[in-house]
Amino acid sequence: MDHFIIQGGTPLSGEVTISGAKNAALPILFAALLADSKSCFSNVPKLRDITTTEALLKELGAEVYWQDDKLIVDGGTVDSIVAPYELVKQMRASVLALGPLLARFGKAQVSLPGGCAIGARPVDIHIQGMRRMGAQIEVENGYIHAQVDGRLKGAEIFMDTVSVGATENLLMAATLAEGKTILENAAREPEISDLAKYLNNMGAKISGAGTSRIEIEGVERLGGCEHSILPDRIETGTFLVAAAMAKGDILCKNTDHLSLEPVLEKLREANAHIEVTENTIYLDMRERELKAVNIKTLPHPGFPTDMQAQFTALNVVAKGSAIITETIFENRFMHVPELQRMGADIRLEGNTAICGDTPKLSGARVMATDLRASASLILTGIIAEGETRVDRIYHVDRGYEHIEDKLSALGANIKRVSELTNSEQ
Ligand SMILES: CC(=O)N[C@H]1[C@@H](OP(=O)(O)OP(=O)(O)OC[C@H]2O[C@@H](n3ccc(=O)[nH]c3=O)[C@H](O)[C@@H]2O)O[C@H](CO)[C@@H](O)[C@@H]1O
Ligand SMILES: C=C(OP(=O)(O)O)C(=O)O
Repeated sequence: MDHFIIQGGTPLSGEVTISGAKNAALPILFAALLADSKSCFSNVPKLRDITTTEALLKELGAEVYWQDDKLIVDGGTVDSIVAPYELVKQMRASVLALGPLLARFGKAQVSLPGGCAIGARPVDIHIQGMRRMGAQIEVENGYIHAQVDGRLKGAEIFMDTVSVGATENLLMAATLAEGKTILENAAREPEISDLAKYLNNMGAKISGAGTSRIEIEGVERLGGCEHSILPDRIETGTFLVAAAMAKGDILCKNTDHLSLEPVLEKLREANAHIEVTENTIYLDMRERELKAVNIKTLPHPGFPTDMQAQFTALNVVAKGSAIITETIFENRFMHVPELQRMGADIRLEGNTAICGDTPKLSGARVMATDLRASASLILTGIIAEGETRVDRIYHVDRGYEHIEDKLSALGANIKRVSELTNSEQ
């Protein structure tokens, strides 16, 4: 298992090129299963979750290969409807195979993803929605067994919780259903708009993506097409927070400020100077006092839960105290005990973290527990005095492309140390 060694106290300054968004690429790659021909994707980030997705698509029979920097997925060769536990357990988003397989082949067997470090994360809304479209679904032996006589039927579906994954799964399923589907209380994340853009280019008839009411007129077939994945707003936000914490300046290139407004607003409140163009964001924190900011996570366009851990770290470094309230996941404060090991003054009370004024942060050996928690430990390690070792960085590799190279280019002293496991020796 690899770990990072960080020598803290270096300034951060310079430019970083943002990768394609993991959370857009994953549903879009699964949507390629709906087509009976090849799709060609650019701006796909090179991440562990993408490798897992490639393996699952291949398991289903899709031809998947890289051509230069483009990822090709041929839905036309799919010949299996079983998404096995061994792959699904590696990545929860694998459950997004359910909607496309059921809609195209009339049946699907997808392993239940199970719980996750940040919360229980059930998939009941996905299942209920597909039942409303006429599917018979049983959960047996840890698998979702779904089938439908003929095609799925369009339906009006009200989701009682705003769910990104359920909106995506039902949106994909509805594209090949008979008649019209209406998704009410849909999630409005930019990644859903990107998915709908790809599906419409494949021949789907979707309107309203990006709003809480999405209408889908089902079609009989979809064909592959080209698509460029939108920039990663969470990776962008993570680098902006890193520069703010280090009191440096940073230019994020190949990004999109519109999808990041809730985060930029909080950075302005924290006293950062920010300038945007169509595809860049510049943040300057030099000679400015970083101020602690209250945060409450909410579905988009509220403040994203995937930026909560990074802002917890920012508040530790900032002047003043602030309260962070997590409303999306029930267990998303696992970075807090690790930050406390570095000297952070944080008190946990239920779903809130009260961040006080921390006089001094010192390097320590800490453990990454999930993807964004890992990011918060790395950012704090860059600020802390002395050496920080971050263990279990396979979590980071799920969602950040070459994070150590990008941070090193900005001035951080961070090194990956590879350790051979017993089975590799
Ligand atoms: C691959 C991907 O895009 N992951 C993102 C996606 O995860 P994901 O799609 O899993 O998150 P959801 O939006 O579905 O989860 C939101 C809340 O709804 C609950 N819920 C969800 C589905 C369901 O059937 N029943 C139910 O109760 C969840 O437990 C959670 O409390 O959105 C999250 C919320 O912005 C982000 O943190 C993740 O990074
Ligand atoms: C929670 C996240 O991802 P996933 O839903 O893939 O676990 C994330 O990207 O922060």
